[in-house]
Order: sequence, then structure tokens, then C-alpha cells
Amino acid sequence: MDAHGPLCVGIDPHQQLVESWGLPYTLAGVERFAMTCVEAFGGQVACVKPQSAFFEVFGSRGVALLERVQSGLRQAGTLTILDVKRGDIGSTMTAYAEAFLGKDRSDAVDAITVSPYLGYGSLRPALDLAAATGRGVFVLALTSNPEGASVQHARGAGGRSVAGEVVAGAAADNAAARESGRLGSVGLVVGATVGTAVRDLGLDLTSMGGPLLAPGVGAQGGTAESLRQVFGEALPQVLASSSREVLSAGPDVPVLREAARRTGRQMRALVALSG
Ligand SMILES: O=C(O)c1cc(=O)[nH]c(=O)n1[C@@H]1O[C@H](COP(=O)(O)O)[C@@H](O)[C@H]1O
Repeated sequence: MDAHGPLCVGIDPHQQLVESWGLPYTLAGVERFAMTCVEAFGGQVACVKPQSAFFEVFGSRGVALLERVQSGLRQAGTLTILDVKRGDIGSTMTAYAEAFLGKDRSDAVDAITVSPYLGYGSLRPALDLAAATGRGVFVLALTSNPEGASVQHARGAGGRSVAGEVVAGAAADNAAARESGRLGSVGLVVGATVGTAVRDLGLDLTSMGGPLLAPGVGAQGGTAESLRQVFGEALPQVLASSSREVLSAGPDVPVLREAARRTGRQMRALVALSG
């Protein structure tokens, strides 16, 4: 984030986008799309986030392609967040954690997205394995889609919102890192489109002590101004995430790369202004 600006570019090869690059929506077309992204973004941005769904849709050959994308980014020295949004009971979560974060996985990613709606504590195997292997997780807290609020703003018996429970869980897990002045390995997903929800729900994102992945920049309407409104003082922890808006600059590699760099510079300027 310091070197390139706090931007994560998503690799989301969905049909219209692939076709808008003049490519067929086939495994070969998606491979060309994704490897062009690796060439354009590797070494140029803070982080890249492949969306697993767009690879899984092609079955095992799509998953093999996803692994090649991950290894291409690793060779370029670029951090990856695999967007898989896993979440299950503890025993199953242990297997998911090993599948994506295990130390013997040659294709392991730097972080994954996880879903806390079976209870924050059900994520324990992934939280612990990420910490043990020097990786991270991003836990959904306030998602960018309008339907998220009906679950995430709901309050439990103690009066705390579901999102508040997630923030409290992450803060506890990041406590040791926070005391030593580092960001912890448990990040949160808070959409760039959630308006005043952080304030309305009384969430303390600054003391949470981990990175904040903010999807929804660009195609879903999130802007630098909305990031300022959503995050306020927590802005220095924010890793803004954009997929379609940057990707629509393709397929020309220099143009695509410049679109990512430009958005990265905008995000850096936003944080500098807020400081
Ligand atoms: O975890 C995510 O990245 C995520 C969480 C969320 O709340 N909203 C959200 O849009 N995302 C993902 O971020 C990407 C957004 O893509 P664009 O809207 O094209 O920038 C998609 O891959 C979504 O699955």
C-alpha cells in the first residue's frame, strides 16, 4: 500500500467484460483475459484479488487456470487476496483453511475472504492458520450490496449489531499486533457504498487494528468521496478495491496498467489529504 497506493485490483472475468475485450467467453478467452491482467498488474499495484467464482464456472480447468494466475502474481511479487467468501462449521472450516492457507500449499494465496454468518468463532481454524502461516483473512462486516444491511445491521440481545460482533471479534484477534504497532492478520470487508453505516452502528474501525478491504469502488458507485464518508479516520487502513472499472480499460496492457496506476494514485492522494 505504501509503495503503490492503497488499491487492490479485482480480476473478475465475467462474460460481458471478456467479450468487450473482443475475446470469446470460453476457457481460452478467460485465460487470455486473466493472463493479460497478470501481465498488466503484476508488480504495479498493492494487491490483486481474483474472484474465484469466475474461474470455478469453468470447472476443474477453470480452477487450474486460477492457480496459474495466482502463481504468476506471486512470481511478480504481488500480494493476492483470493475472493472465495468461505464460512462453515469448525470441522469443515479447518479443511477450507488448509485448502487455501495451508503452509504446504504451493499455490497458497496471501489472504482469502471469509463469511462470518455461521458465527465469527466458526472461522477460528482460518483465523489461526492465517496467523500461523503469515497470511490474512478478510471477514465480511458491511458488504457493498444493498441486501447486506438486513443481516449486518440487525442487533442481537445485547444490543450489538451483527457487524459490531464481527468488528469486536477482529479487534480481539488483532490485539497483539496492534500493541506492537502493526496491522493484524484479520482484515474486514467494508464496502465503499455503505454510506453512514459505520457511524450509525457505532463501529470503531480504527481500533480494530487490521486492514479494511473496501470493494464497490467504480462500477457499484463508490468514489473517493464516498470512501472518505464511510471511513473517516480509519482511511489509512483502507485498501480500496475495484474490478470492472479498471478492467474496462483493457485489453491493451499499457492502458490497463495506467488505469490501475491512476486509480492507485487517486487512493493515495485521498489518504494523504485525510492525514
Ligand atoms: O469480498 C469482496 O471483495 C466483495 C465484498 C462486497 O461486499 N462486495 C463486493 O462487490 N465484493 C467483490 O468485489 C468485486 C466487485 O467488483 P466491481 O463491482 O466490478 O468492482 C466482486 O468480485 C465482488 O464479489
